[in-house]
Amino acid sequence: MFYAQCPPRRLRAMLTQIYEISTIEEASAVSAIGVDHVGVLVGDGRFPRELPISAASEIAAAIVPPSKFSALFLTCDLSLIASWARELNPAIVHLGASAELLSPQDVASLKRMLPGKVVMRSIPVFGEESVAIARSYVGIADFLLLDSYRATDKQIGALGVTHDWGISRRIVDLAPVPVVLAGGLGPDNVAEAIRTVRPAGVDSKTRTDQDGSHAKDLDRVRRFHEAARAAAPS
Ligand SMILES: O=C(O)c1ccccc1N[C@@H]1O[C@H](COP(=O)(O)O)[C@@H](O)[C@H]1O
Repeated sequence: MFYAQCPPRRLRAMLTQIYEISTIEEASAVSAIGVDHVGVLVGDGRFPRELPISAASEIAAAIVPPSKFSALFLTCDLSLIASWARELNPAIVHLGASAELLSPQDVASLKRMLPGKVVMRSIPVFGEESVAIARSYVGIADFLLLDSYRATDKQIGALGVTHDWGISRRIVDLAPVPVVLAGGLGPDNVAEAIRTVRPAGVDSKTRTDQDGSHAKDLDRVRRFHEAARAAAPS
């Protein structure tokens, strides 16, 4: 259930990650499909749809290994993240606050507060500056997640739109850690995204949701996962 150590830069198969899992039933169904990282949005409700620790903990218990629990925190309050992460003990602590609100130094401090914990940092992909932002996490984050970003948002992601994959490819080429591509990915575009960006993994939220809802469409999740695995470079 946990990463015993920092993940290698290149993983054996294309890694898949699905957000946002919000029920026990979704957690067991998504792990039965074989999704590697089962993502739950955790917080105190300051951001829409954040789940409290009690609910996140029940959902996490329904994740079947080898699927792993990834907890996404949108807050930039390090003490809160550390205390929630200690309580929940997810395999992956995923940090989604905007680059202005959470710096590489903050993430390094958090790593010291959570020794041995695998940390995934969302990187906003919106232009040339994104390459420097990604570079600033080298030696700090264990995974990078490249996601679409809307200027002025306090959080990165969940926009349901793709971004400039050329920039993402450059980040994959420079990063010494596994890079997960996110942002508007679904069953119909994930293979092209993998061919273009060559990430270690792919992530989906909006385009594997049911239409007009944040509940998961399990058929879309299955097709996303299968298309990603089939498109993995050999
Ligand atoms: O998962 C969420 O609910 C969420 C909420 C707020 C910010 C980010 C969030 N999730 C992350 O965004 C990606 C990409 O989303 P999409 O596929 O473009 O809709 C999602 O997979 C999480 O990593």
